[in-house]
Amino acid sequence: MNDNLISLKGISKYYLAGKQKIQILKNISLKINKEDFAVIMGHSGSGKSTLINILGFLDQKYDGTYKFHGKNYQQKNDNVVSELRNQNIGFIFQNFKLIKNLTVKENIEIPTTYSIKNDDKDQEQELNILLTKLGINDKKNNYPDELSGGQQQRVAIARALINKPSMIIADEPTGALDSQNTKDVIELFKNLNNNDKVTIIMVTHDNTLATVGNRLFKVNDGVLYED
Ligand SMILES: Nc1ncnc2c1ncn2[C@@H]1O[C@H](COP(=O)(O)OP(=O)(O)OP(=O)(O)O)[C@@H](O)[C@H]1O
Repeated sequence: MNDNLISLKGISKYYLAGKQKIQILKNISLKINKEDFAVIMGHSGSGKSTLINILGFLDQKYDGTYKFHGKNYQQKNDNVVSELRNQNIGFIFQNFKLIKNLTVKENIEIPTTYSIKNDDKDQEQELNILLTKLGINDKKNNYPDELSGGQQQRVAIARALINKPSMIIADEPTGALDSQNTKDVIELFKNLNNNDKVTIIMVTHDNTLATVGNRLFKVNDGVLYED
C-alpha cells in the first residue's frame, strides 16, 4: 500500500528581521504516506519546528503547495482549518503542555470540547480504554504535578489520541524523558503506526532514535534531505 497523506511541493518560508527577509525553509518537497513513521532530525535552528508547524496547519503563511489527502487548505478559513486539525492531527511536545489546574481526565478531554459531541458514556469508555492502554488508569483524578515526567507524557499522548487522529506530530516527545520512558513512548508510537495505522511524524535530536521509523529526514539550514 502506498497511500499518500502529505504532499509538499516547493515549500519556502521567510521571516522578516527588520527589513531583511530571511529564508528559513528552502524549497522543500516531500511525500509522506499513511503508513509512514517519519523521523526528522537536524541542528537547532535548522527549521524543523517551522516545518512541522506547516505540516500541522499551525502556520499557513508559506510559499509552495501543501496537499493533505490530496487537498490544499491554504486558502481555507480558520474554522475549516481548525476542524481539520482537530479531527486529523494529534500534537505531542517535549514539555507535555498539560494544564496544571486540570486533572488528568480533564486534560485529556480538552480536544473533545471542540469536536462533534460523542455520547458521554462512549467518551468515558473511550477514555478508560486509552488510559488503560497507556498504563495511567489509576491517575485519572490526579493533577499533572503529581505525576512523573513519563506519566505526564503519557497523559499528553492520550490527549493527542482522544479524537482518533490519522496523524501524530511529535516535537521532541522524548526530550525530557529517561531511557526507559523513551523506549516506552517509541514502542507506543510503533504500535499506533503498525496496528492502528496512525501516521507518525517525530522530530528528535536523539541519534539513537534515527532508525525507529521507516523514513528518516534531515533538515540542514532549511533544506530537507531524505536519508
Ligand atoms: N517567529 C519567528 N520570527 C523570526 N524568526 C523565527 C521565528 N520562528 C523561528 N525563527 C527562526 O527560524 C529558524 C528556524 O527555527 P525552528 O524553530 O524551526 O528551528 P528548529 O530546527 O526547530 O530548532 P530547535 O531544534 O532548536 O527547536 C531559527 O533561526 C529561528 O530563529
